[in-house]
Amino acid sequence: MTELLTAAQMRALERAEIESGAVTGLALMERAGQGVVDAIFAQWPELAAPLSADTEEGAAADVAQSRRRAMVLCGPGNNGGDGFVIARMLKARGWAVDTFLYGDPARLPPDARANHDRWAAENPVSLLVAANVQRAPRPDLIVDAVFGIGLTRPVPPEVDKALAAGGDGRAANLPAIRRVAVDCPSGLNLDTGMVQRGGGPVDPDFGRWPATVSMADLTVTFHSPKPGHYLGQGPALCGVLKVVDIGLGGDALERGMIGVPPDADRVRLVEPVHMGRPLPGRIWPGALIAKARHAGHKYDHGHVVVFAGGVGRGGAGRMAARAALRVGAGLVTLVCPPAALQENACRLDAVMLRAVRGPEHLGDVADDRVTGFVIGPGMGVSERTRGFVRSVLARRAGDRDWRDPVVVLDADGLSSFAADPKSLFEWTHARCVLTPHDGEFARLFPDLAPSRRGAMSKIDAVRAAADRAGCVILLKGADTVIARPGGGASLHAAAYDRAAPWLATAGAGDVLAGLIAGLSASGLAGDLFNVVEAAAWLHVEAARSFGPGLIAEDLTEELPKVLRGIGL
Ligand SMILES: NC(=O)C1=CN([C@@H]2O[C@H](COP(=O)(O)OP(=O)(O)OC[C@H]3O[C@@H](n4cnc5c(N)ncnc54)[C@H](OP(=O)(O)O)[C@@H]3O)[C@@H](O)[C@H]2O)[C@@H](O)CC1
Ligand SMILES: [K+]
Repeated sequence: MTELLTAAQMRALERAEIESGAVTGLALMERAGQGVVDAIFAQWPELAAPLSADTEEGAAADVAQSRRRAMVLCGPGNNGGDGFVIARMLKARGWAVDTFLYGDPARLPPDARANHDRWAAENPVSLLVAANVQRAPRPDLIVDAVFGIGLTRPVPPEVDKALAAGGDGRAANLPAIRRVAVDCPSGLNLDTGMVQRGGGPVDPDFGRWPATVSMADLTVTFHSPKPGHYLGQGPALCGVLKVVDIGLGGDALERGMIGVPPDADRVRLVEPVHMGRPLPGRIWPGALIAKARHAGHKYDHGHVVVFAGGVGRGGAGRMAARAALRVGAGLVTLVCPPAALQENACRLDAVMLRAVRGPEHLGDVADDRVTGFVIGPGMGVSERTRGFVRSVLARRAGDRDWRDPVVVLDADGLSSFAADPKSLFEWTHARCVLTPHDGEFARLFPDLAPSRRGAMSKIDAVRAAADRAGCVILLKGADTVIARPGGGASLHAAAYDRAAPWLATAGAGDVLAGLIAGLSASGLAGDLFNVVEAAAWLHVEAARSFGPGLIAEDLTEELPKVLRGIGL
């Protein structure tokens, strides 16, 4: 796990470190600038060589001399200060550097001011406006150091225009312009992953952003990644993400330890990383896959009951059931209305099958040894579904609440309570996992939906929802957020080198519900929150392993390969 720090947490850490006397702000800024410069040359080693007219790139650039050229766009805070450090370091490497500043140099914060003054003593600094940027020679590299974690409001239109004026290097027949963003592409909110327009937050559902927030090819951030690098529009805007160590102490590594519960006020990225180092998959998530670690009777690994819909609507339940069985449940039973029995019997072998007329008959098919339920996929929005959900949630183990069966509530099991979400939350308990997509989440928590939550991040929205429902909530997406009551939260991102766009396919969510139930229903399962994190990771891993062309059924069939691949 890797800890993600909000802007306020990053600032507090920097302040504490400076106040302790361990480091000065100027030294941190120097390290940040150096980190960006090192990352640039690691990403584009060709930039370390001078331009030569012999190369295609050099000839096209029509260079009068062999110097590489950078355009450094600086803002009114310390992000701009980093920009002036980068400008100085590139110049020291023989580059021609044009610098632009938004704002009044006299009002820069002290460390940024010091680096500005040092640079400006020998070099011109132009005002950051589109006309000036367009007039400057075409660069090899644009450094976006206008706004970082200090962005507090939408980017002013004149800055938007200036940011776009340098070009994005994608024009045909011209040498590439690489674009590096310091901390983030300016305009991206690092707490929320959203780009704000004057009129308020852009709805991430529509995936649009002002054309003038220029996408970076490389984003270099400091000490720790921030939620906005992984949420919403962040991954689409950041390009490649690099995190550089600037020697800030803190306890980020400990907080990101595998096996510890998430801190209430922190967010962690779900990945096989421990204390900053990659972990073998057999340790994480392997340790959370009970069947891989413990021999035992099939009942030791739990009995999962999955509800299926009526005639012609059983596919979702069947996929969830098969996923639960594959990932390790000892037994899985699909229950369906009597009319759908024949259809399901034709499609199932290892998964057992029982018909049940109504909630009052549930006891006939599910005894006390049932340790997990998946309820909702394909069931339809109805009073019947509500009745089943209530009867499943009412099955409690008395004082021994750690033995309450795990209940994974998904799809219609959630939507059936849209008219009165409170009537669901009266029943949900700590062993429940709600797995909504954005639409289902908005039905249960309308005030926390993207259109209504304003500047609140998706992470804080899911935390608030988990508090309200008193259970674990996993809000699906390429940026999946998992939270539990009390504030513990993590983010699972199918982004950057873990992008799996083909996972957006019908039925993938049903498989995830089955994986969660299959992993958590074992009597030997780990902490429920940790198991949900592992299920989210395995789900994406199966999609990545299968690759393009994936349909939901493939996820389950790919799972054995994934499990073998992580050394189980
Ligand atoms: N923390 C650390 O450990 C380290 C941090 N480092 C670097 O510092 C960066 C953070 O610096 P920062 O706090 O000065 O914030 P930054 O992003 O430069 O912007 C603040 C300025 O922008 C202004 N402003 C904001 N929004 C605006 C808008 N829409 N339109 C117009 N103006 C707007 C805002 O004005 P105000 O809101 O105060 O009116 C203020 O003047 C961080 O990203 C990293 O690069 C590194 O050096 C290493 C260690
Ligand atoms: K920036």
